[in-house]
Amino acid sequence: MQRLIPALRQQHVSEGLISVLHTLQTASKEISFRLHQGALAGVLGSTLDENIQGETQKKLDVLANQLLKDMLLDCPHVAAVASEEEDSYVVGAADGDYLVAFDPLDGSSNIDINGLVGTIFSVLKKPADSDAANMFLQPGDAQVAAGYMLYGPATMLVLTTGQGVDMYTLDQTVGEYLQTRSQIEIPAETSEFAINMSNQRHWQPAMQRYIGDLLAGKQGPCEKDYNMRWIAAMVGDVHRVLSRGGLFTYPWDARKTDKPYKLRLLYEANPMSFLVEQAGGLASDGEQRIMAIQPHDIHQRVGVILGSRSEVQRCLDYHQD
Ligand SMILES: O=P(O)(O)OC[C@H]1O[C@](O)(COP(=O)(O)O)[C@@H](O)[C@@H]1O
Ligand SMILES: [Mg+2]
Ligand SMILES: [Mg+2]
Repeated sequence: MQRLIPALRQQHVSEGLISVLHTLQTASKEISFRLHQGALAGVLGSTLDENIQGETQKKLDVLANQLLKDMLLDCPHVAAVASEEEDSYVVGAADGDYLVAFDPLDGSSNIDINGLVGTIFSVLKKPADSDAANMFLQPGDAQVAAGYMLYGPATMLVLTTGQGVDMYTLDQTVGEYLQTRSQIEIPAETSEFAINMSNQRHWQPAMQRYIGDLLAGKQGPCEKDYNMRWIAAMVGDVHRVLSRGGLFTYPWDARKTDKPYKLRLLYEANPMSFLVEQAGGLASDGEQRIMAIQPHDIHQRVGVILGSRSEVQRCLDYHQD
């Protein structure tokens, strides 16, 4: 089984980018170790603080954020980092070529129940002509690498550098990520979907109609029975979609007019969209490809519909009507 760094060299990934990815995987091993120690490491529970988005921070959100930030800012190739848990981006090496945006711990509500969580990351090139204020405001199409680490029963790294999607599993005995699946392809058809059904009454009519038709099963217009899954961690739901197909969505919600979406463009939607498109799937906000969106704020949120090509297209057709 191939190790991560030799696999990247074989794909002719630049040494600078390899160094950034190496730093990310090193930090993830430490996060994985702390998570697997659970209550023994004294890292469960909440802090008394809120992040910039008004969400209560878990101790592990803060710890994972600090680890990733410190290690990335130590890497000579990283010009700046932006994190879901930081108010604004943080500048690193003056000569660095790369920008890293990350969600240090995705699925925070699963931490205290020993459920699935992960780290999601997106790597961009530092624009040559950009002033410091808008470095990170690049569309997802500009990403040079993206992926996530999933801290499940096995710790996994799922990565794209724009040459397909490969999956690595952390071999705890030697502390190395080994390639366990390569060139992932999401099946175009599926009969599995993921959505937080408890919010149904707050969705837009198009999403109400679409999910209503899925629930109608064989007797409905889709003429098949569907299965539903919800892990409450995007990283876990997207991992299932990449592994065996499916549709994942976190749609518009009428309750908070100033914050109608939950997922973040830079830290969650863009990197997951890069992976999904590289694996032959679709990723849309309901109107356009997520990766075509020009961001205006680093903490911007967005609607997400992604996964198996035919099923995402079916959902988008409802939005066109
Ligand atoms: O609480 P809900 O509605 O199930 O939301 C779950 C969603 O929230 C998130 O956990 C948000 O991410 P964070 O845990 O990084 O804030 C997603 O991963 C997940 O899809
Ligand atoms: Mg998240
Ligand atoms: Mg998070």
